[in-house]
Order: sequence, then C-alpha cells, then structure tokens
Amino acid sequence: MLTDALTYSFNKISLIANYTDLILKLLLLYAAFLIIYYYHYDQLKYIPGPWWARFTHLPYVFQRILGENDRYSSKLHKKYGSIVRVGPNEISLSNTRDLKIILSSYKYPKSKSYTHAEPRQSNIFTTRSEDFNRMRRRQVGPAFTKVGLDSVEDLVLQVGIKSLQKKINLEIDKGNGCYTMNYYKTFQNLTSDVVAELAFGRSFNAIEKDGFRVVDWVHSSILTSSLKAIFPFLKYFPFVLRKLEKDKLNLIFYTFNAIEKRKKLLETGQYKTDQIDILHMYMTATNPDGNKLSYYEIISEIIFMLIAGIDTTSVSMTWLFHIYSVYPNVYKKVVDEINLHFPDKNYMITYKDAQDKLEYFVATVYECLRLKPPVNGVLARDSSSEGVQLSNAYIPKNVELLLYTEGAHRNENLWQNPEHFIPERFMGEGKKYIKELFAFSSGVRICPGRNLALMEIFTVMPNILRDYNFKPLPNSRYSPTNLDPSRDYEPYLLRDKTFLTRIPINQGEECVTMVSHKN
Ligand code: HEM
Repeated sequence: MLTDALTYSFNKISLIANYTDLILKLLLLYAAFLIIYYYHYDQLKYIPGPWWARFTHLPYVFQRILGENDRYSSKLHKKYGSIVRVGPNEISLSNTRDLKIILSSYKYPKSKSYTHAEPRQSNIFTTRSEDFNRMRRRQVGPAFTKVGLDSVEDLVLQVGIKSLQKKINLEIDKGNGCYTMNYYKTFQNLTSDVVAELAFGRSFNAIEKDGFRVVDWVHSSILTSSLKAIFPFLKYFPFVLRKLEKDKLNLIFYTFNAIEKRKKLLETGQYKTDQIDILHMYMTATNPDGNKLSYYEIISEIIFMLIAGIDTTSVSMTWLFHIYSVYPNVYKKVVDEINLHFPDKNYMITYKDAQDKLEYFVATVYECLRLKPPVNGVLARDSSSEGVQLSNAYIPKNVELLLYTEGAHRNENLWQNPEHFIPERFMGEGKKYIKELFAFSSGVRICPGRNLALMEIFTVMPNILRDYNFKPLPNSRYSPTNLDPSRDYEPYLLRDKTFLTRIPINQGEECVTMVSHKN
C-alpha cells in the first residue's frame, strides 16, 4: 500500500518536473527567438528607449491609464532624446520639426486607437480617412469661420460671460460681499452652456444650476472612449462599462431630441438662418451622394463636438486663472491693461476688442497654452505605408507615432527658460511663435474649434478680471513664494492628470478663489 502511494507520488512529481522542464525549455526558446529577432530583424532597434520597449508597450500604457503620460514622457525624452521607443511598434516624438512633418499632411493618418474610441459611426475626429475628414470639415467649417463666429458672438456672450456675471453677482449678494468660487467647475459649466447652445440649439443652463446631468453624460462618454482606445477588447464586454454606456445612451437620446426640435424649426421656417451654428451646418449639409446626413451621422458629430468643446476650453481657462494666482505681477499687468483700455464697467469687452487692444493679456493666453497644453498625450499618428524620414532617424512603415506636444513646447532651441511663464515671448515680433504651438495641434487636422475657444476665453477673462477682485484662499499651498525645484524654482503649479485633457487632480479643494466686487 505504502509502496503504491510512493510510486504514485513519484510518478506525479516526475510528470510535473517534466512539464516544468518543458515549459522552461519553451520559455528559453522563446527568449532566444526574441533576442535573435530583435538583433537581426527589429526595424526599430536603432531607436533609443528603455529595454522593455523592445518587447512590450505595457509600462507606457500603464502610465497613460494612471493619467501620468506627460510626466513619464518627459522623463523618457530627457533621458533618450527627442525620438524614444516606447513599445515594439510605438515611438514617442517631441521635436517641433518632426511633429510638424507628421501633422502637416494626410499622409500620416491618425492611428487605429482613434477608431476604437469612436461610437457607432466615424466622425470628423475619429476618422482616418482623408476624404471623409475633408468632407466633414467642409460641412461644419462655416460655423467656425469669421462670418460664422460673428453670427453667434452675441449668443456666446449671452450664455457665457453675461450669465457668469449674473451668477457671480447673485452669489456675492448671498455671501454678504464674498463668493467662494470653484473656478474649475464654473468654467466647465460655462463652456458646456456655450457648446450646448451651438450644438443643440439650447443652453444647458449649467452656470445657473451649478451643473447639468448632460455634462456628466459627456464625461462618461469621454471615459468610455478613452478606455476603449486603450483596451479595444472592451467593446466585446459591454457589461464592464454598463453605467458609462447607459450615460452614453442618454446622451444619444438627448441629441436625437435636439435634432428633432431643430428639424421642426427649419421645416416651419422659424429658425433664424442668419445664425450659423454647428447643428445647423450638419443638418443642412449633404454627403457626396446628395443625401442629407443620417441621424446617426449627425449624432456622432454633435456628441464629439461636446467632447471636444467643453473640457478643452474650460481647462484652458482654469490653468490661466491658476497661473495668474501664482504670478501676481503678471496678474497685475493684465488687469492694468484691461482697466486702461476698458475702464467702463458697463461696456462688454468683445472678442475683437481683446484681440485689438489687449496684447499682453492675449500673450498670457498663448503662454499658458504653451506651458500647460490642455489636450495632451492623445495625438497619435501612423508612419504610413511608406515610412517617414524625421530629423535624425528614419521610421519604417506602419509604426505608431505618439506626438508628445508638451515636449515640443519645452524645446530649448525655440523657448528660452521653458519652465518660466514669460508672456512677452508672444508679443510684438514674438507673435510669429504662436504657430510653433501645438495646443490646437497643427496642419491638416488642426482643431477647427480653436477660434470659438479663443472667443470664449477672450470674452470671459477680461470682463471678469476687470469687474471683480479674486483672491486665493489664505491656506492655499500654491503661492508665488512656494517654489518647485523641478520647475527651475518657479512657483508650484496644480498637480494634474491627463485623460484627453489635463485636469487638476484636486480641483474640488484647490481651484477655489474668493470673489468680491471691485470698489
Ligand atoms: C482651448 C480649447 C481647445 C483645445 C486646446 C483643442 C485642442 C485640440 C487638439 C489638440 C486637437 C487635435 C487632436 C488630435 O489630433 O488627436 C483638436 C481637434 C479637434 N477639435 Fe479642438 N480644442 C479646443 C476647443 C475646441 C472646440 C471649442 C471645438 C468645437 C466645439 C473643437 C473641435 C475639435 C474638432 C472637431 C477636432 C477634430 C479635428 C480633426 O480631426 O480634423 N475643439 N482640438
């Protein structure tokens, strides 16, 4: 009996040993194959980068999931230079000239990760097709031209700065002369109202109501799209994202209703056609087959406009506001300039006024877009079926190129003391450097909404800075004297994470200011 048991155990152990031996041998064989492959056939072996990048992109993807893409890419580029391998088939680029080469033509299409993020239907943003993108840009283009924007400026002022002023006045009265305002949330509500007005034909009234459920649905859509772009397999497991998908469905129904409403206005001749807004352009456009856009097509475009237009612009304003709080000299100069040109508090400063008269203020906006580009870590392109010659390396065909725009914004050949906040770089002759920025991307897929975003920023900021006093909370950890060694001893800036846009981590507590009337 004992002998049988021993023999049985011995046989089991030797079987396991045999299997382990086999697995080890297979692993060794695989390792040998990888080494031979990467030494002899790997086309990217000349590109510098961490050792793991030859075998996997997981450490890089992991940092993206954590929202740490910027800091991580910065470290890699500091160590390895402007072209860094971050995966077997992925390269990160940070050189201004290289970024321009890639972005200048349709030859290097958006990478496949964009299509994983798309809803049911391709849209202006997710498409990899040149023809499709050109078509959509043509169809919606008039809404973003000067004529289009002029036609909606009154509306933008109404739902933007005017309703913000109303809200602030009300809250100051309620608070006996002082309103503790979360500016991150406030700007987000404001940009939601503006984009909703142009894309749905009605404001969400988020400023008045301190938020609106549709804005939460938009955020769920952003999260779903980002997760699907990073983990494409998630589309086969919809239950994992059930709550987020439900929000997305709500958003789709909401958009559907907005289209129906506009359709009725158009059919009954009640729509003011002198107003060229985003919804109008898509509803009246035709595809090359002569047919109007389907409901699915319009919904896909409109939802993307919300995604593209809300957080991008509000995050830009948040950073600008924060920068003013830690650079009081800059803040004072901006306010002095505004008071000099527009002393009358009853006068509403317009987009054109700001462009024509507020050179220093405008320069602070661009310097902020340089230092803290609001959209980061998502510009991914394909090296095409031919490959591409970059400044100091040839990249073979079908490699994913990750464009690290913040790195280009810190290129010391172009920007002296890149960590310092120096608006003067964009003044006078320096205006020509605006085109070296990638905050709105560059080239053929440049952001078509950039002038709308600037219209919002250029009307909201000067008017509120002229009319109110803003003071940081007394216990704020961000101040002109709290200096960050990693920023060349410039003031600490809000800690952020990048998920499509660069969001301050502790916006609830840290993006807070005390507002009061100016005497
Ligand atoms: C300060 C605010 C904004 C910033 C920083 C910004 C930035 C960007 C960037 C970097 C891209 C390129 C993304 C890529 O290639 O992966 C982009 C594309 C786009 N943006 Fe904006 N954006 C802003 C506001 C807006 C607004 C207000 C709208 C419209 C309501 C808008 C609509 C779009 C569209 C439709 C695209 C896709 C263009 C294409 O692929 O052809 N953006 N934006």
